[in-house]
Amino acid sequence: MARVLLTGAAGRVGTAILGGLDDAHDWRLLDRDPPTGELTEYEYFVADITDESALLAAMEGIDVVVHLAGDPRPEAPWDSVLANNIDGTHAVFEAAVESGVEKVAFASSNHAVGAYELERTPQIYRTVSDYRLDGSELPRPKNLYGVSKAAGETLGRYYHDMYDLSVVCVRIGNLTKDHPPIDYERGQAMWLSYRDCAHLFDRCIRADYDYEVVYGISDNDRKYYSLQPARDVLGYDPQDNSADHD
Ligand SMILES: NC(=O)C1=CN([C@@H]2O[C@H](COP(=O)(O)OP(=O)(O)OC[C@H]3O[C@@H](n4cnc5c(N)ncnc54)[C@H](O)[C@@H]3O)[C@@H](O)[C@H]2O)C=CC1
Ligand SMILES: O=C1O[C@H](COP(=O)(O)O)[C@@H](O)[C@H](O)[C@H]1O
Repeated sequence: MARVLLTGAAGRVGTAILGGLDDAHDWRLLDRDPPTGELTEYEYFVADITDESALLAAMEGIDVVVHLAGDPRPEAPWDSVLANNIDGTHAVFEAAVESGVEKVAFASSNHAVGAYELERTPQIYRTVSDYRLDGSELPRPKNLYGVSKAAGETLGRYYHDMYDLSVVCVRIGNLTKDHPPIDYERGQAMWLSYRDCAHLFDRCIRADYDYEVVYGISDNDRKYYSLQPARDVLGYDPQDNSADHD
């Protein structure tokens, strides 16, 4: 059983992961918000991810860090993404290396590559299109939030190349509970179900890799992201499809 630190555990992605993988790993949680409800049952650090000494304490004895904490708003202003997403992610990677952590799974976003959608839309959201991004393309953000996610991916590359940390950056699509976004073609193409989200991060915790960028969506009929790298590298085997909810 891996000892896993989950940052940003109190949020939506953290809820999906813990909901599916509660018993699968030995969890330690970290969030700047205090625990409520079921989260009170876990070992829990209330801290900001820019607090280096708190991170070192939280990573003691940890094998894998799943790093979710950050400002998730596509419209977030620069001062927030600079502090929470860039400084915070830098602090997490730095503490991971100092603590002897083996792997970090970083919650990147579709917004790291949002500007690819300035062309070929709305056709790429439809099943007639076989256009796919696969993670080998350069980042192309359409907002400062996306810039911060591209910066996090580059920090991951640096900490892998210079410190041999295993890093996987998951460009998460659009996580929604129970069903895909309604009346939103793009959201249906990017849908990630709670079940597939938990499974995907389970694979990030268990698989062996060097540095990888993968897309985190369900196996939707509509898609413009390739699932092949996540299947090949991580053994991701998604079960859900937004088309089943039409
Ligand atoms: N929900 C989605 O569909 C997607 C999410 N993501 C990324 O996944 C991660 C988690 O997103 P959500 O769970 O949706 O967001 P959320 O806002 O529900 O959860 C984020 C959690 O991180 C904590 N947090 C934020 N800044 C912090 C800091 N400086 N120090 C400590 N804790 C901090 C918050 O208190 C919150 O509990 C984010 O990095 C987001 O950018 C990426 C793509 C899609
Ligand atoms: O990165 C994120 O993306 C999802 C999807 O947003 P959209 O604007 O591409 O539809 C968003 O719900 C989430 O808050 C954000 O962190």
